[in-house]
Amino acid sequence: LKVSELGIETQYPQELVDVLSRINDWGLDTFKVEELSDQRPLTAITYRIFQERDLCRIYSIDQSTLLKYLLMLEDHYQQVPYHNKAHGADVCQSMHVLLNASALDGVFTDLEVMSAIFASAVHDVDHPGVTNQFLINTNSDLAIMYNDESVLENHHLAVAFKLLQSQERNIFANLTTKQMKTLRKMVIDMVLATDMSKHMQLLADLKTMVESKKVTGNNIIMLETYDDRIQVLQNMIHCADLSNPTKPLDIYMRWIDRIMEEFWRQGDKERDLRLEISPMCDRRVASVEKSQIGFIEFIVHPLWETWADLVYPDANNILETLEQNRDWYQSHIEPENGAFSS
Ligand SMILES: COc1ccc(/C=N/OC[C@H](O)CN2C[C@@H](C)O[C@@H](C)C2)cc1OC1CCCC1
Ligand SMILES: [Mg+2]
Ligand SMILES: [Zn+2]
Repeated sequence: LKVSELGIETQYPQELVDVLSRINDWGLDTFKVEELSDQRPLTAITYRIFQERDLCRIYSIDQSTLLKYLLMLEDHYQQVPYHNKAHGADVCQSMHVLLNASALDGVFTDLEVMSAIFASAVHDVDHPGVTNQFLINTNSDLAIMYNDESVLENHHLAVAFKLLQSQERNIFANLTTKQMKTLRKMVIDMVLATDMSKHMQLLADLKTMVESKKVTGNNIIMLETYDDRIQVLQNMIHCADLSNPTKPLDIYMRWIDRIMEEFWRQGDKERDLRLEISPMCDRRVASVEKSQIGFIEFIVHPLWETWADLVYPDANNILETLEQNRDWYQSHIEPENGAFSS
């Protein structure tokens, strides 16, 4: 990658080129990209991935149109502690790495790959930093608009596709009608699958797929139907979305700081509104480490263990890091606050 190919202006061009050289690695430091890109992590990372996968050539995407869309998309991520443009960038880059699993070599078409990268980049756009339940409980305009069903995820999709409607930002202008129809359906199916309320069903279906896994001679997964293909992509974006505990511990800890601040601000709003404070959202009775251990035990590890089975042995190192991080927190439980510590 050359400085001239960064796509964005920065005072640290060479350092940014160096950090982005890890675009295909699981440990890429999204926070470093955020700092070195002058607060443009989503544009810098997504633009780099489109280049890496030659998507502009394959789909005749004008580079300045892509940059205009990405900058506009990035500006529509809200300045909330966690669900901001850095999270969007991180999930996009994590998805890019997961797509490179050798068990999936040649499995997905270029269109499916571009759909997955695009879905990841847009998947939390305009997130207000509160949960679906909070939006429902407070009778928000969004909950009214989407009838309490996957309220945030429907909104992220609507915003993402509305931004495409101007001719100067329509990166898919040169797709055929049929390609656009397919891309739109897959992006909708993937972003809707990031609604945490779908987690148990997604995981159950993934386990069924793993039990009946069909592979070719050189251990490549065979996915014959749309339902099978989209199910793998839905679990992939869900894994990418819940990948913080699988990253190097120092990076994981910085994501924890951000999600807790976002949860606590929601708790502050609930307290002011005299609503019941949601689980883990009360900054006055926080047990950050215990919450993470529960999050890993009940949600993140079961998901990643199943994913690691599906793409065995490609995700073994990721699962290993997750288990090391879990063990680290197990052995560093902070003493109970107050006199009743056991
Ligand atoms: C790095 O840690 C995290 C990284 C991402 C997330 C993402 N959460 O999902 C987004 C929505 O909020 C959906 N709900 C999830 C549910 C488990 O709870 C609800 C209050 C909200 C949570 C993390 O830790 C959390 C869970 C345990 C300590 C705080
Ligand atoms: Mg989301
Ligand atoms: Zn997300």
